[in-house]
Amino acid sequence: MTHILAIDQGTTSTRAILFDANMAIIGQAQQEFAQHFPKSGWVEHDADDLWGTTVKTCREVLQNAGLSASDVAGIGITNQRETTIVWDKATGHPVYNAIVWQDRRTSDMCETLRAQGHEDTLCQISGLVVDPYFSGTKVSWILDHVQGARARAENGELLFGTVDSFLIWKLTGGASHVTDATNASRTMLYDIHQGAWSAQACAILDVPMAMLPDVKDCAAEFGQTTPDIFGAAIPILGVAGDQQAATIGQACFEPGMMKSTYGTGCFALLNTGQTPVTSQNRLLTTIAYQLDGQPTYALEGSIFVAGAVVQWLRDGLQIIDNARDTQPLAQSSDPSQNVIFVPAFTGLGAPYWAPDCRGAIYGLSRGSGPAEISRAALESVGFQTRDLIEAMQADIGHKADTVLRVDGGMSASNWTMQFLSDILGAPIDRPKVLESTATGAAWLAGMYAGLYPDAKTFAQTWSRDCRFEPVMTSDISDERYASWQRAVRATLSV
Ligand SMILES: Nc1ncnc2c1ncn2[C@@H]1O[C@H](COP(=O)(O)OP(=O)(O)O)[C@@H](O)[C@H]1O
Ligand SMILES: O=P(O)(O)OC[C@H](O)CO
Repeated sequence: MTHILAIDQGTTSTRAILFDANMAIIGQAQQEFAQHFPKSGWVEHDADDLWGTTVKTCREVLQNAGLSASDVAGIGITNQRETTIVWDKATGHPVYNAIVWQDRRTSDMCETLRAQGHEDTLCQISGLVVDPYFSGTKVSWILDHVQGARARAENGELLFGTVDSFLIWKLTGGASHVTDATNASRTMLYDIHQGAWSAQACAILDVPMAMLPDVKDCAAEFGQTTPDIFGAAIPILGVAGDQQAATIGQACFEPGMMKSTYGTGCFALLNTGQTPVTSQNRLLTTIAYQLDGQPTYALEGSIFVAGAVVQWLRDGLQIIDNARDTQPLAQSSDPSQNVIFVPAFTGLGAPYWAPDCRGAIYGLSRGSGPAEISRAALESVGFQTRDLIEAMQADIGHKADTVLRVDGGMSASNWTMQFLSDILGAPIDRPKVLESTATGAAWLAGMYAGLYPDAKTFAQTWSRDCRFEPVMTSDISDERYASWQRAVRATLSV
């Protein structure tokens, strides 16, 4: 048993990644699934698609590597966070589609919670701001809109889980209803200080506690897969939400270390050690990881649209065929045009938390075309990251003393990473292994299985592919950033 299987159940695809005893990736399989947008601002997944693609990719990666379940010492699961599933305890059938983290349908409910004065209490308990992003209001919405669901949930007939929890339930044939502390910390129902579900938050959000999974450390025994799925039982030994798994995979184990992942959205996490830091600048306090019962906390800035803006250029505007095309277009753009793109397709996340605002492009002239719009789209990712880093620095009272580590699909774009460094006025490190999320999940499982080293030794294996250093003068970068801030203010006022 010399391998670890990581499952990365993301927003747009499910991947299974196989690691050998040296933590090298020896195979991967990936499958996309349908996105459902039933109404403006609503985003759903068919939970059975998440399960089906998980089984298919795991089987495929094992088969292609010529391995069987008995070669696998453990499974590590990492997942899109906050996405909410409610299912029938007796049958395992979801009672409604998975409501995805990007979904804004509970915006009015959040407004009511704020008007009722619950914001401070919920923030003190959960470390989160009141926003439709998190699971709590989504669970409540399902219970209110699926006939009979609330009564059945109160009777203990329905279960709630984030995607990790649902997959573990299915993988273990209904034997384990569990999650880990990082996923729990994204629900708005979990007390991140006490390390337990909060009766007060559940009462405010009207979520019956009987539905909630048991919460475990990130490296623990989450259950065994039933033998029929992969041919033999495999223990599930590691679980973390995908941004936390990337923090682990980037070996940000020391306070002050920071990573930013550029996938569909962008999520920057700053390790703040064993003391939670309450943000004064509308960032989130969250659990970065929990090992041996000890939580390590992080400040998090969450941006809803990063790579998704590139997808929109491809699928919506149709001005590119491939995400990679954005770089040559940006390079060929007219540098004298100050086109600013605020990609608030699903509102704005940190530090604005404006679920109902929508996107805008400013500064267009007759000479503006695909090149200028592509450049503005890539630059929006840099500007949004600067919003987060400025808020983090204000919260901790000084500049972070380590170099920002980047990963995720969009970090492959050298142009974007150079602009990021320019606009932050700080160096950026991109690691050799860009699969930080899967690596984090694999390390948790492999470390628990005794196959992989402890955190300190693992951290020494992190290695840099490239460092981006700022070349733009601070005058220009501050001027560009000021344009961005004006554009955001204008967008928020529409
Ligand atoms: N070379 C590139 N330039 C710009 N954006 C890119 C590039 N490659 C990938 N992307 C963007 O990165 C995202 C995919 O990253 P990934 O980490 O796989 O996302 P997720 O886990 O959210 O599905 C897509 O939104 C895509 O548009
Ligand atoms: O699936 P990703 O990589 O887009 O990540 C989504 C985040 O977990 C949402 O909080």
